[in-house]
Amino acid sequence: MFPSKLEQNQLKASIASSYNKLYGQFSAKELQDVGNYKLLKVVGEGSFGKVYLASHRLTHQKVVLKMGSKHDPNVVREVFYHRQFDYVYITRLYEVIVTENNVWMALEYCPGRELYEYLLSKKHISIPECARLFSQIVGAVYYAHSMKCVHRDLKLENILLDKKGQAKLTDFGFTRECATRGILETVCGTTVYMAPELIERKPYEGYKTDMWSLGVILYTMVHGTMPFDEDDEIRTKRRIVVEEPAFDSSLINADGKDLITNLLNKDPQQRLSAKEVLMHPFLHPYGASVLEKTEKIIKRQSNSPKNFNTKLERRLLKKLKQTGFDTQGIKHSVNKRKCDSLSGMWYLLLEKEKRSDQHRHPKRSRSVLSVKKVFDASTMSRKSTEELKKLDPLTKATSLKRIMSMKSDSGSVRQPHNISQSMSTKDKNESEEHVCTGNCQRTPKKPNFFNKMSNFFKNKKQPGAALDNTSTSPKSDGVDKRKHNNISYESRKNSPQRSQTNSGGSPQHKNRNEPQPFQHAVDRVTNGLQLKIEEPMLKKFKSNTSSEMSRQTSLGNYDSEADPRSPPVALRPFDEGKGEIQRQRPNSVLSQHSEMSNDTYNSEYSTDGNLSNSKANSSMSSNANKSSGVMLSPNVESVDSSSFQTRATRRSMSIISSASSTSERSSRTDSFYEISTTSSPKSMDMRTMNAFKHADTASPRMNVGTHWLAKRGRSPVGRRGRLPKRNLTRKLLNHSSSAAQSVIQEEGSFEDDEEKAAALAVPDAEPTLPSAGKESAINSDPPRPVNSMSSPELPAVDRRPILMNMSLSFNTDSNPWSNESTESRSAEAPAPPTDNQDEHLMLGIADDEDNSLET
Ligand SMILES: Nc1ncnc2c1ncn2[C@@H]1O[C@H](COP(=O)(O)OP(=O)(O)OP(=O)(O)O)[C@@H](O)[C@H]1O
Repeated sequence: MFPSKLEQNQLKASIASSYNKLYGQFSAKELQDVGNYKLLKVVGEGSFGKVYLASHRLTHQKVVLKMGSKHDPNVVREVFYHRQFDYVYITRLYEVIVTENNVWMALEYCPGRELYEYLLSKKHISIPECARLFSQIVGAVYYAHSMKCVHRDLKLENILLDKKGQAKLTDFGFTRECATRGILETVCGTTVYMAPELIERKPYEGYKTDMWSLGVILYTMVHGTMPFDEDDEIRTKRRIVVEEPAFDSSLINADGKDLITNLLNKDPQQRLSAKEVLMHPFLHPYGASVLEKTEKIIKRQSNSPKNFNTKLERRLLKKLKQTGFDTQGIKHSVNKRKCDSLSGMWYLLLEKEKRSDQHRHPKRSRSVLSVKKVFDASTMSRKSTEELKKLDPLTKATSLKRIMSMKSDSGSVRQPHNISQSMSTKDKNESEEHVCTGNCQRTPKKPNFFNKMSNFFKNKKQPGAALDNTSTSPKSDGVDKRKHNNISYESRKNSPQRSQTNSGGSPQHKNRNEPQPFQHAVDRVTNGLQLKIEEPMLKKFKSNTSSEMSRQTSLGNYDSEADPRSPPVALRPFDEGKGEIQRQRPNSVLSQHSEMSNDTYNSEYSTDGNLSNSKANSSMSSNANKSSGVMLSPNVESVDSSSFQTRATRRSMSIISSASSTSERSSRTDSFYEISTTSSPKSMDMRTMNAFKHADTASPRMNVGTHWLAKRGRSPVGRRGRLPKRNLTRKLLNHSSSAAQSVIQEEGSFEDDEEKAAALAVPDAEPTLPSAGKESAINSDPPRPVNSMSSPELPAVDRRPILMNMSLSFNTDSNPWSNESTESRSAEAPAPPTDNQDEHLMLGIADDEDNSLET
């Protein structure tokens, strides 16, 4: 029987509606999904394109999806190195998805955003917090260095804060290995963070330049201003090369000065190593703790591949197997660090499991640890409270970490401020009732546990007797307890009852056959606990100001649910002082105008007509490398405390003027890109890109063969589409110049002087702009999110890093995967295009990849 007319119409309408819906999805301009990830909103914008907050469809875990052009060698470099790193203070790269034109990186989401922005909101960071954050940053650098990799673009913008307020190093676009070549020549980084030897274009040791950048970071964190930063690029460079940093004694202590001075040493050989920095007293107690943890991680990872033998991992594997997953495939992906959909899912699930485990068993894990520590303590050599107090600070720190361990697999030492943030009012009230008063904000439950233990044994000893530490029990008499709570820890620890208990010499103890060692152990641990946790908090209270409190609040808001787009306080203009200075991002504009006078660097950037100016204003420094040609004034300006004021004023002026010159200052044209015929250190578990080749679209697929060779490299428009024309022109000048061709060549391998001279020749030819069609084609590539949010008003100052290659020829010798001679490589290389150096770069990378496939 035929449906009625009405029914037919309804059916038609329903089909049409479904059809239209599907069609709408297909034709939507805005991208909604990438691989297994659902795009939620835009959280940032990098050089490559937008950065999205996304949700993993299977696990509902939040990640950040960062897009890059598949034809950008820096993207390959970033993926290549980033996926090697598995470290708590480095953002995790879960997955890499390769589409027709783009590479998507699924990264650990850091809702705290950049350290740079955090610093803006704070104006400067207190010393204890600096020590904590900086230790984590140095830990990340130490880890990377231990893998024979240098970052080469360390800066505040490349350090993100996760939801716990921990620092995470990111952006490995300029990273390279140093296993095959210790001395590098490629100039790269961001000017204000660049070491003098880079400014002077001397061959440099990558590790040492990283250490310099760390010095700049620390200085800036403490002072809220950069050590060497002028509106004028040339002056900035001159200051980097000849001036010493000026310290504000009201903001930094002697240890801090010492550390920064050692990092900002003009002589690279005199700079501290990452390990030495972690051991520096300024970073106490955080540095030692990070060092210990990092060394454990390095040791563990240097062993064979991950063997999935933690309880959590085994449980997760079992669950996955029961659900029908190919667990062997997962293991393989993880061990090979493929960063495909399987390993991405694995890490996201593992994190989820960890979190729910912590929620399920928070008390048990603490208690188990506590009991263990108590029993361990009973076997410790007996020390009085006073002896414990006199312990070496390092020992204290270690004990602190051990005793206060909240989670056996916690990624980091818990920090007082974090804990205080996460404490509920109830917790805080409870903690006031404990022995350690308000300073003991770590775990209110923990002292309870110890005190209960202590009281239990005391009750056993003295049935019915009043507890000597009444105040320690939350259940004790209210009036006395209040009184006790008002007594400072100092007076409490010196109270007769306490010392009697601690001494273990009480007659009651002597007269009873009680397990005295255990009792002592309990008291020792309890007292040790108080002493150890008090230290950072006292420091904290000392330095607490209203801004400190606001910092805590802001850090406490690092919540994945919080809207990461809401601009932090920092983004509002500061009214006065150093805040204004920081309102601008560290100036990373590469204005290599005239100071790079006689070389490629200069010639490619001398389009602004500043050449004569700077030549007039500067003369060669006596110690400047002749070939580098950095123009330095012999009369170095003396830096004194007043320079802060001067700088602030200058900065203010520049900020006022920045509105008009922002786009110029934010020139993204000022970059060079090197090829890196990087070869992996043999000690590293380097994987070939081959792994990607066989993956399906859901899994990463990195077809490095023909694509790299056939397609154009990074377009200046793609990466710098929003630049004013002038800058674009400058960039294109570089690309079109004959000298630009030299830029693509591998560092450190000038064959002879003639070749070098040829490379440094000033190009005469004017460039041609790309056609509008080309621009629009490139610009139309990046997808838009469904609910794309407008970016907050970020300080519009350039922070683009620079990467420039100084040398000329491919040096295939540096590549252990290569069987070709330099000559044959050169012969095979196609004639370089005239307007885009990136094609050369691609070729370089393609060579690399081919080599890697050969292996
Ligand atoms: N893991 C992350 N979590 C949260 N936000 C992120 C994350 N990664 C990047 N972002 C945001 O995206 C912005 C751009 O990212 P990023 O700096 O890595 O891009 P980029 O292309 O490498 O930029 P550049 O080359 O200029 O340094 C950052 O400023 C940050 O706000």
